[in-house]
Amino acid sequence: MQFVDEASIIVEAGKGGNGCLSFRREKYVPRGGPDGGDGGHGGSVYLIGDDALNTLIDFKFQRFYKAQNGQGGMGRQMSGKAGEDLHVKVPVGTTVIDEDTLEVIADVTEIGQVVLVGEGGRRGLGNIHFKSSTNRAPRRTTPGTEGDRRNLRLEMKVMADVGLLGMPNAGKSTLIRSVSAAKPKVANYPFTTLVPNLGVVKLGMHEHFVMADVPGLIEGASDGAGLGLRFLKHLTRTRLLFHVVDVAPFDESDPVEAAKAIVHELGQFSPALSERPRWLVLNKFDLLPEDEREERAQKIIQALNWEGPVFRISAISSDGTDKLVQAAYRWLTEQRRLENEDEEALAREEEMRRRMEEESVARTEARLGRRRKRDDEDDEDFDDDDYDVEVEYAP
Ligand SMILES: Nc1nc2c(ncn2[C@@H]2O[C@H](COP(=O)(O)OP(=O)(O)OP(=O)(O)O)[C@@H](O)[C@H]2O)c(=O)[nH]1
Repeated sequence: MQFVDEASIIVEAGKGGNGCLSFRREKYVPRGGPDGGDGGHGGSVYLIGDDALNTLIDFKFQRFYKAQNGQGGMGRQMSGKAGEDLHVKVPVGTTVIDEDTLEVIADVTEIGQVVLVGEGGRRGLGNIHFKSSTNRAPRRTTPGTEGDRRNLRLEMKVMADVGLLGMPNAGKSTLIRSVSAAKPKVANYPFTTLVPNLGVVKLGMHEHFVMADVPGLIEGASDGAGLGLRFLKHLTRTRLLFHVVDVAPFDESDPVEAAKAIVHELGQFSPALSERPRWLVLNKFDLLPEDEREERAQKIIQALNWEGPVFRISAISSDGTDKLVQAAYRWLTEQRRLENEDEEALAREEEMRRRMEEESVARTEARLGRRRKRDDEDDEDFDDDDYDVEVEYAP
């Protein structure tokens, strides 16, 4: 069972700086030679795997990524500065596809993995390169070339952090709709009638988590008869469950019984899952007169012997939902931190960092090597018979 999140972005590498046309001008040197320097290479765009991200939601808010242009060459044989490369963080698990050719460019599977997606333009050459025995005052330069521009599609499988439990009609879909900023589509899912509902809850620039509604729990799930089993299997991977209870069912059925049925069903299916942290989310408070609300809440809490966190919300008007998602985000963050403190997790992390450092050194060396090679090629390109190249240095 997979949820697929996707986003389309445009990456544009920097343009190479133009070569400069210039001649030496100095007192007492009436006809100075050419001294126009080269432009700098344009910056390239790289994607880099990052485990702090778990969805592509940020790319829905920012679609355009551009690396810096190279600076133009200058007189006195001064080269322009190379444009800075741009490193764009993407979640580990992202597949990168060229939207025009549909070619899969890369699968980002590791933290720190770097993928070149837009190569910077080449620098232009200044007129110092074009001096020859027949032309002592060349006016020739070359322009920098354009950087790559590409339309990319990013895709990734999404794991839900929070799963919603509850009777049909409890308001699970409404809750997801009211708190989510984006809804990844569900792919490769055979049971189209019972498609899990998924939303990305966004709290800040890089703060978000994924919430999934898992329909079909109650229909014989614990017997493994229904499809419920599959859904519940998905829930076993979430870290936190919200048990959504309709406090005022329209058919006047007993909310306590409904809540107990869910707890029972869950216990039957998997004792381990029923020990998963679970919060009670009492929904549809707007349907109760104010003076009855607390009494109803207490009744449900006591009947369930509930000792965990309780939230009172109205999914439809979003009352209380902010508080709920903020608390969930804090809890998930704290949970990740605690997991990181775990010794084994720490050792794995350490190993990962060591590998990242090694890779980073290797990458830097490879990049420098590549840059040097490009420079050499540029020089070779113009080192032909037409030009007897002589580089003259200013005194
Ligand atoms: N008044 C009120 N109605 C709500 C609230 N939340 C949900 N509803 C309504 O309750 C009905 C059921 O809501 P859904 O969100 O579809 O419930 P669900 O739990 O996703 O139901 P299933 O998809 O059947 O599992 C809809 O008509 C919603 O408009 C609420 O806070 N207040």
